[in-house]
Amino acid sequence: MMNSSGVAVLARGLTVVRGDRTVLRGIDFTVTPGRITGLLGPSGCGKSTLMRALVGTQAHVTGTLDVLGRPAGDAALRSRIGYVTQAPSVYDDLTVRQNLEYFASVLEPGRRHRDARQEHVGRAIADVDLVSHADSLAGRLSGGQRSRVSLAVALLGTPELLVLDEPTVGLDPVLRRDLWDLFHRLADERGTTILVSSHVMDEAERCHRLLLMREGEILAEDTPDDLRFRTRSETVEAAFLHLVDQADARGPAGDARQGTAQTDAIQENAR
Ligand SMILES: Nc1ncnc2c1ncn2[C@@H]1O[C@H](COP(=O)(O)OP(=O)(O)OP(=O)(O)O)[C@@H](O)[C@H]1O
Repeated sequence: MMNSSGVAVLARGLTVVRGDRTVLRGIDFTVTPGRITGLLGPSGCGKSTLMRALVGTQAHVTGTLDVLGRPAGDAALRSRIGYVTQAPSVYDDLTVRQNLEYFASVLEPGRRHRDARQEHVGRAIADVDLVSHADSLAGRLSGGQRSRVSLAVALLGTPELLVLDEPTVGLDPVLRRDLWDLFHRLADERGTTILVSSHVMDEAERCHRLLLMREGEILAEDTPDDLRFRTRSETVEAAFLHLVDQADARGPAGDARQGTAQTDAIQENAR
């Protein structure tokens, strides 16, 4: 389900305060249903905070934030959203299959759902390409394999919206490509809406749409092609740096030094 304006997520004036910092500063954006939206920006710009607000785990959120036609955090959204944090949430002393069976029994309790649970567990293990490790203890897997178990847990309930916080960090190029292939399959074949964050700009090219973030603000909301075209840039990374420089040139005096440091940080992250 979408909201009345046909978007999966609608944010208007979204503001989040953490401690004494305003981490999200009255931002507006939308997320298109059935597409992959990349949330890109340097470390610390507020990507995880935005995702936490969206899935309803963030305190001190103000403004409008509608998710699948309901206010973010609404109890009815719980089974409709899959959320994978940066820290894999799996039980190390259980096998991959046992982990999934446990989470499946929480999602679909009762004997009458036993066959459906088995089917969903098998499908999730296959989705993340862990069939050959299904009977290995999660604690004995590599970091990348453990994060794929976390992703499999999120896929169990066939979520309409998948929120993935930097899922490809630390993965080798082959696994990264395989994961992106999976995201595209989920969007194309199951109509899943995917919001995926990254601070690696070359991942932008794999997304249908982009939200470029910087210091708690949305710098651009666009497709990779349109972004490159309107900034006359060869890559999304170059487009991003162009927009940062433009924003700094517009910004109040005194922001310039901070802006330069930010650009340095982006270049560092892009390496
Ligand atoms: N509990 C907290 N209290 C106060 N400030 C916080 C808290 N958690 C995070 N922050 C600040 O909020 C800002 C945004 O953090 P957030 O984790 O959302 O950024 P991010 O873009 O996801 O970064 P990364 O890519 O490194 O995960 C950072 O400046 C961070 O220091």
